[in-house]
Amino acid sequence: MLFDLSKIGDSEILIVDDEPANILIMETAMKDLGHITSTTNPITALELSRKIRPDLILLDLEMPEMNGLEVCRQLKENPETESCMVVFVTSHNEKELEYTSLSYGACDFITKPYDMAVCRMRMSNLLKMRQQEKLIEQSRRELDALVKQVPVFISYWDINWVNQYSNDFSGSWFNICAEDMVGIHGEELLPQDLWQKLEKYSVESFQDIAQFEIQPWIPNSRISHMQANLSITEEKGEKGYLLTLVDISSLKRAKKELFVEKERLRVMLNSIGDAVIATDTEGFVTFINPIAERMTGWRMRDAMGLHIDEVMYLQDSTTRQRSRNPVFLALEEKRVVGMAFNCQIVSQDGNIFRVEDSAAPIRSENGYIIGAIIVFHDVSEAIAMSVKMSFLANHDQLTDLPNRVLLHDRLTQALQVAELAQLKVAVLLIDIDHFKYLNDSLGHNMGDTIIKQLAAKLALVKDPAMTLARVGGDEFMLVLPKTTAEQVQSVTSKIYQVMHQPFQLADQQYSISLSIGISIYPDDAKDEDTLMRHADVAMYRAKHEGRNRFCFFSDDLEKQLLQRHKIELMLREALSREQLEVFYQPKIDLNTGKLCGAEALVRLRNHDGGLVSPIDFIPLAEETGLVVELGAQVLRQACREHKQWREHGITIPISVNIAAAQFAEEEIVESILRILKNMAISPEYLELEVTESALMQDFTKTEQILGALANAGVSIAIDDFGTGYSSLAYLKKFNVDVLKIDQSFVRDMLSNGSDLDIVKTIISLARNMNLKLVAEGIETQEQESILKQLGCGIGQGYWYSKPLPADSFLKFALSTATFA
Ligand SMILES: Nc1nc2c(ncn2[C@@H]2O[C@@H]3COP(=O)(O)O[C@H]4[C@@H](O)[C@H](n5cnc6c(=O)[nH]c(N)nc65)O[C@@H]4COP(=O)(O)O[C@H]3[C@H]2O)c(=O)[nH]1
Repeated sequence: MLFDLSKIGDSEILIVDDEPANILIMETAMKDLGHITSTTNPITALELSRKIRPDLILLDLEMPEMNGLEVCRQLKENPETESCMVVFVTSHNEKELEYTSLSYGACDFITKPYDMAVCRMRMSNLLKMRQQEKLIEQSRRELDALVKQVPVFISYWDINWVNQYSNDFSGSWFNICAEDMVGIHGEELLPQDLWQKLEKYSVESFQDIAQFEIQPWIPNSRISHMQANLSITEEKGEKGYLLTLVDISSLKRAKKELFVEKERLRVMLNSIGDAVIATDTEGFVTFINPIAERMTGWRMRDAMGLHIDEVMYLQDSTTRQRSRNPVFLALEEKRVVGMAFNCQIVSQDGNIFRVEDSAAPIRSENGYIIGAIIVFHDVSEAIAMSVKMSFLANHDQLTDLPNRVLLHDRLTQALQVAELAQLKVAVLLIDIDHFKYLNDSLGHNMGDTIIKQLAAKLALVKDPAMTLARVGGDEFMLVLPKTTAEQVQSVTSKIYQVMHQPFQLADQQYSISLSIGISIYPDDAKDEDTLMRHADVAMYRAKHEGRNRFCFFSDDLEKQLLQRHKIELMLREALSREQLEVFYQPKIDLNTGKLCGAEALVRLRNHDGGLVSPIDFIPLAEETGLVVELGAQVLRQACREHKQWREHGITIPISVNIAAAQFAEEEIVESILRILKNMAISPEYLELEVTESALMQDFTKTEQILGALANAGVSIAIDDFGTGYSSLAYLKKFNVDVLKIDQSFVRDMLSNGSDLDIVKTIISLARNMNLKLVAEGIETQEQESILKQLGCGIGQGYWYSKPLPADSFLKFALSTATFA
């Protein structure tokens, strides 16, 4: 340690006397003043002095081998021992001898006999002085070393600024070493800008210390910044200057770098999209960036020093319970921690933000925790978006009802519960009757409105435990978990009740009907797929049975459906290969008995060579839209056959059935007339048979089509007349030429009076309106006679012939040989 007195140690005392008794007396007198060594031999005394370097030597003047003066001389001559204090001891008391002794460099003189107390005190004082001297010497050496070591330029200058001393022994400050600096003027030695500042100070101008910073230019030096300290010194009445210079270049550089770093950090923290709050180790806020200001509602100036719990109110978004700030966990566990899931922050002004992110401890360069930082960001929008996405993924956009995905989930769950608890689950597949027609005729916007209104109506029927989903364009599915037959019945009837209320579309009201297929777990199916498929089967049954009704599933139903499917495949195949067959049934003039026409009736041949009845595939062709292509193929084939018959001289009109869907076709008129033209058949030879219900579907369009066909010369017959609307209005409106009395009336007119009445009415109606009449299904002569009597012009039925293949029909026609 610097200036440490303990290093000086105990005083060393050497007693030299040829008389051992004197040595003993001296030792007693010097006791405790230091460490005592003694000898009777002066030569040994010199050796001991070199070795132990005594602080004090009590030296006898008269000794036989070498007198004390000589010993003293040799001690003083030797640099190793010259600093030892010598005190002569003698029995002589002459002044002359005392002078001589002192002139040899001794510092005191003791005469015998000794006054022990005085002697001890004098030696004690001498030893104290010696200790002080040694201390000063040591301090001087240490100070010197210190001055040489400090990285500060220390210099003394006289009143005229001439250098007296500096500690720059290596010349690292001004490229000149301390020794060479002495005597040089400050102006010459020091950098110009430093000197310009220094010369303003004079000894009189300031009392204290002057301090200033400069940026000197020193050739070949890395020193860019200095701090100068100037004070006045005074030694022996002469004033001068003490100038110290501290190299603060690296400090300045570090400060600048720190500033740049801080600024970069500040800009970064202020411009990032995340909120950042820093705290000390106790959780008191030390920094808060603008995003955090916005989310907490606290301004930086107000938040500084406040506890983070006051500034940042965190809570669980579900329970609204206050959440612990992760800053504390980060501080306690000294690690990065994530924010609790489901966390939200409530700002000072009551705004709520869903947040996520993490907190981390801040460490000093030694690794000690000095605070924590929490970084978080607003995920409210992301969460809202994901909720929306999940809603969109599970719901139908038009109605907001669950879609197939969610339905599957709910139904699976319902079936699992039902299996465990041995309960029933009902699935109702609800389909709008004639929706395709409504959608096409009213427009898709209206179609959407119908769907939405129906969704709203059905929602009224369901209870919260049920799931109502939209599973297709006009199809809804209602799942009744934990249900009973009674509940199914009641829900179904409620559905039909709400359907009594008409739908409001624009300014008009429409009545819409539904067909519902019902399948029940576990009675009808044990798994979800089959359950849904069976509801579908039941729904088709409801459609088939006339729509606007519900049907429960049965095995029989499924078989029918499979058969339907098989027929559909056959029909598609036959259409694609143009393999449909057309049979012809003769029409007979009842007055003359002559052949007067033929009805073309389509036939589908199955893979076994048998024929499939049109009753089984025409409705299916209508539902699937295949009837359009079917109609075209039948017409083309009938025209081809008609052409052949003509070549054999048979020129009778031919009737072809036309389905409702064909009226919806673009350019139906053009396409019919094109076929006639291509086959070179005059339109008068074509009669189109249309059912009453087909005419009713789009009044205006049908009127236009039939008008155009009539203008071209094509006749129109109303098929199955009497079974439908049988309205005079449409008979007038449309250009109808022929009425065909439905075969059910013909069959029963002999046994059923009312059927006979209907036949009579139709006949008189036709007569009044000047329409031709054809009676269908004549199987007996009686039927023929009655119809003839009543005035029906034309007959058709097995009585004359069943429908025949083209070549058979030709033979039939040729064999009868007479035509009307
Ligand atoms: N019991 C009985 N039946 C008789 C008698 N005379 C005729 N029939 C049957 O009555 C149906 C008359 O045809 P439709 O009323 O137009 O009824 C047709 C018609 O609506 C439809 N159809 C047939 N061919 C076509 C076609 O090419 N296009 C369209 N759209 N429908 C067709 O299929 C229906 C059924 O046709 P088919 O099975 O050929 O049945 C024919 C015919 O075979 C009889 O004396 N007794």
